[in-house]
Amino acid sequence: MTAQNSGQTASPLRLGIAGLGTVGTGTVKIIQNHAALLAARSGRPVAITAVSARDRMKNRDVDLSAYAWEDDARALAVRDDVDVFVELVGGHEGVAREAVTAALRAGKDVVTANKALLAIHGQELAELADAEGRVLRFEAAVAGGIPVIKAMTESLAGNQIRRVMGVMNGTCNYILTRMESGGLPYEQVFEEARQLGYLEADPTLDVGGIDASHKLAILSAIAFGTRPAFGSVEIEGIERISIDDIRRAADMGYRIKLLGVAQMTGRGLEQRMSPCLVPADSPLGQLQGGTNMVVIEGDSVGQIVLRGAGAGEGPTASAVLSDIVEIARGVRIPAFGQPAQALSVPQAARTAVPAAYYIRLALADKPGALAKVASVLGEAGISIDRMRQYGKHDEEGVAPVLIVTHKTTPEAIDHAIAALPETGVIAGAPVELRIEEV
Ligand SMILES: NC(=O)C1=CN([C@@H]2O[C@H](COP(=O)(O)OP(=O)(O)OC[C@H]3O[C@@H](n4cnc5c(N)ncnc54)[C@H](O)[C@@H]3O)[C@@H](O)[C@H]2O)C=CC1
Ligand SMILES: N[C@@H](CC=O)C(=O)O
Ligand code: NA
Repeated sequence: MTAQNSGQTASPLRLGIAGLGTVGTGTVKIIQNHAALLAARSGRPVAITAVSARDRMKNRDVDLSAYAWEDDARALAVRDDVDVFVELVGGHEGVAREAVTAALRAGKDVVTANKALLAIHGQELAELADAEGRVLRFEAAVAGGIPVIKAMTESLAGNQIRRVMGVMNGTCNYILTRMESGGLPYEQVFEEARQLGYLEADPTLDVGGIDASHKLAILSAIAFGTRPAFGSVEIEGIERISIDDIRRAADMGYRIKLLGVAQMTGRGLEQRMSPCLVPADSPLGQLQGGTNMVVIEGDSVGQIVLRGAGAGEGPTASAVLSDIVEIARGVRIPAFGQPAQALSVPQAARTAVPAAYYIRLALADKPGALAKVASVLGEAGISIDRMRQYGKHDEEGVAPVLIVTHKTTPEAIDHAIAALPETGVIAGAPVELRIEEV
């Protein structure tokens, strides 16, 4: 083995790590535990020189005594003894944005796990990185430990991508699957997700579909050559999904997933994030716990399915290290796979791609009630594929009815859902969910 590839005598790659929470602590642990392995694979030692977090005195179950401490991440980002600034603080404004910007301007390469920052300010940061000749890497930002950024920017670079789809939020998948399999209440499974380190600092980003949409916007930029634009994703979270829906969907052979889809259409790139039904026996339907799955369809390669841990300390830190080792090796790829100025593919405002839909409603026990529902759907141009009426009526005399439609447009469904309460034969608001073809 030569001195270069043994990694022992070459100059070290010096890291400044800001943020010592779930991901930051995990990153420090890997660097400490795998020093020889990382040096051998990088061709040079990988060394932390300084760290920063909010509370210096906090017990983090990791020895930080060998590293300089900075109270301000922005000061850490521009230190002379830092080659790579590793941002693991989070948030799309304030310290994270300012420190990353300062680091790039100061000639540092940047590694981050911050999908919010990239989805909202990715274009500006990628342009800055290009202008400064620095790299901005973010494998951890999408689907945690799954090497999806690398797959998309490098391994699939020869493909025209047709569709990218997947479950990209560990918290939501954990909640949806544990509620069903464990028969557990929302509050309990939410707390379990917290213990596992899955939650964002603001968990409404998770359950509101926002975190997953940040990830979809990032993937779209790489896959389709569009600018990362979180504002262009049509978003709905899992807040309105009840255990009732999870069970009823299962009765019809489906599972509910918070599913992101990005695909090219004649109107431009459509990006949607919403709770959808997928066949229970499909790979997406089988996905349990905090696991993520990304399905990529390319013109030459066909369909690729990537599956793995999407959140938590070890898997996310593993992805951070993949970026660090690539930088140490001298790999220099534009943030979104091509120069940021070249990202230009137009985005559509709202999805128009037809799909089958699942509708659940509470139907009054009255003669002709079902006929009135069928007539509303018929008037909207929606044809019914399957239907199930539950015989047991509650004390208000209503019983659940489940309908699976043939393919129709989102506009037709909106129209029918708005018209159904006017029939006077249903109680409450009907629930509608898209059935995505997987
Ligand atoms: N937890 C996970 O499974 C994953 C998290 N991420 C992303 O990684 C980043 C970090 O996430 P976590 O480690 O889970 O968060 P965390 O809340 O556990 O840790 C955040 C760290 O940043 C520090 N911090 C907060 N404000 C600061 C400031 N003004 N200056 C310096 N340090 C500050 C905190 O003291 C803490 O050490 C976020 O962008 C998150 O979205 C990405 C993938 C998975
Ligand atoms: N909160 C996120 C963490 C990883 O990105 C999730 O639950 O997936
Ligand atoms: Na990843």
